[in-house]
Amino acid sequence: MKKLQVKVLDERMKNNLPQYATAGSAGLDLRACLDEAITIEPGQTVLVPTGLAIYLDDPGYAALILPRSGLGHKHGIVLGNLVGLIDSDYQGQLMVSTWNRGQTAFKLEPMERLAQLVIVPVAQVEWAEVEEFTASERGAGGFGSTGRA
Ligand SMILES: O=c1ccn([C@H]2C[C@H](O)[C@@H](COP(=O)(O)OP(=O)(O)OP(=O)(O)O)O2)c(=O)[nH]1
Ligand SMILES: [Mg+2]
Repeated sequence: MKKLQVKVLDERMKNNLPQYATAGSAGLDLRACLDEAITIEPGQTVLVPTGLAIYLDDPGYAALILPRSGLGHKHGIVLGNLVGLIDSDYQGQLMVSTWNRGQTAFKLEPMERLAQLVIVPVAQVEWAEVEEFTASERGAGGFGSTGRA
């Protein structure tokens, strides 16, 4: 497995680094490194620290911060930026933009698992400008052009 450099910025994360919950898990759960519980009102967005900094150090990778399905579906706790994109050269603390898109206030407890981190491969590109593309089966057809059923 690839080794990922991590700095522990909050003592509570020491010996408590995010783990894959099962052998097939894609996400590492990020915790809310809060000193005390906070109440997130409906419609409110709060930037929550995770106590961790990572350094991917390879433009062939990025990390994504994604919501946890249960919090999102049952409690309306999702991300203010919808998806957090962590660049391979970012070395600061991982922050979770936490949006209560629901109708009821949500009490977020210190060290609660809030979101998840997924490491993904990335292809950086350089532009090859052309006047015409070689014809493809789809061409410019989109938005249901292959039919509905
Ligand atoms: O949910 C997030 C999203 C981003 N970041 C950090 C890592 C990322 O590399 C950096 C910049 O993010 P992004 O490029 O998405 O934001 P921007 O608004 O374009 O800022 P910048 O001008 O710094 O690129 O902020 C987080 O900690 N959490
Ligand atoms: Mg940016």
